[in-house]
Amino acid sequence: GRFGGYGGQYVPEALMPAIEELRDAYERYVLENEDGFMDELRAHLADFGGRPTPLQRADQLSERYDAEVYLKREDLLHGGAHKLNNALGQVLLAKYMGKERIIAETGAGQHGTATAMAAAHLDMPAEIFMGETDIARQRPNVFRMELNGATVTPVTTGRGTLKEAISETMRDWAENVEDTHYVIGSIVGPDPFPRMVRDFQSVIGDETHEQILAKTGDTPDSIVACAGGGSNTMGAFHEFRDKEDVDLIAVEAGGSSLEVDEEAGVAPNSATLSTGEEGVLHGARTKLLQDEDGQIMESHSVSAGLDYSGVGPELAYLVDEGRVEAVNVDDETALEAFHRVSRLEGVIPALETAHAFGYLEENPDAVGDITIVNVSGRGDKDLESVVAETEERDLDVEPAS
Ligand SMILES: C[C@@H](c1c[nH]c2ccccc12)[C@H](N)C(=O)O
Repeated sequence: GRFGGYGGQYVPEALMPAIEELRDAYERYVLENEDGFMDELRAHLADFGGRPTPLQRADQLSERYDAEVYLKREDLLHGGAHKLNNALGQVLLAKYMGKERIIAETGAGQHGTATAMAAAHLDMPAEIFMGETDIARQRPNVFRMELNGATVTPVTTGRGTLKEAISETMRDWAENVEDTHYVIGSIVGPDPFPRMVRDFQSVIGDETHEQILAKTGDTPDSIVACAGGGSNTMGAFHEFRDKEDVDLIAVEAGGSSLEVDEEAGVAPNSATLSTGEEGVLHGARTKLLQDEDGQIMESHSVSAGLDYSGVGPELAYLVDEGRVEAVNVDDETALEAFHRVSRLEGVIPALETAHAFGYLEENPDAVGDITIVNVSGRGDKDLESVVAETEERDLDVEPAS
């Protein structure tokens, strides 16, 4: 499970038995479809999740950019984001492994809510670890997790955000590996997590390939996806990775600036692929926002879902190989794109996804004739914060009615 020099299993010895058991189960059930595991997963994704999601032509954006712009509508998946593809896969795998308890981390709350929904659907008890800082600023998602029957456990170490939540969940897993499976929220962590989460999300790209061929008789010229941990990114890209004539563009959060404050150890962005350095975090060697002493820096983004100091090791590898182009747009570009797509297309994108649309607006010539944007989630969760941010800033948006 290495991606060039990235990836690996940098974990305490105590975690190795759990990791070996998971790798074995992943290879048997996911890669070899033992006991019809993948057939059952596809049935749940269809009947409970609502797959396949549409590939919709964006008529107004196509006119605006003089291209054929298509939207892969993961915002229409049950729960409002691509997250369920991975959560359903991992909870079902836990059942096949004979586990009785599900744990997961969350920061913005999207992965936590997807895991709580999947666990309720598959009748498994779930405990979600969430930083106390995030619990305070993501109340609606805390209610959703509890409504789906999950226990939300506050994490009070460090800054009380995603990074600490992941570490705390890994600690619980090491102590309860007999009956517990850890459903990780992105293509991060020790092998096999990055490969497994990528494979669960790759249904996005598989469907997209079939749909674009049916609609245009062609493969796309460019695929654009936002990148936080990178799960929706790799999910959209994986099917096309060996088709060299398809450009793969990962859009990170440029936050308020790419300049870091070494003293405070704060990066006012989450542009890890563009500005990070190699390091080990959460069990994998990858790229990280770190200061000159190698201390991991706090990240920032107007969108909570992209706010992470690390990134998936496979994405770091593909960027170093030149197969994926890493770009970024700042908070204001994303906020303006949020308004523009809502008004022009009648689709309110997640603020994370708005970064991908922001890139398109700033670089209409950088994308090919057939361009696909992975709409990783819907923006209902962001309405409050976008209204507040829009009032505070001098944004270039059409006045609301
Ligand atoms: C994107 C997702 C997430 C959940 N777990 C992650 C681990 C690494 C990177 C991102 C994530 C989101 N931040 C969340 O809190 O649900």
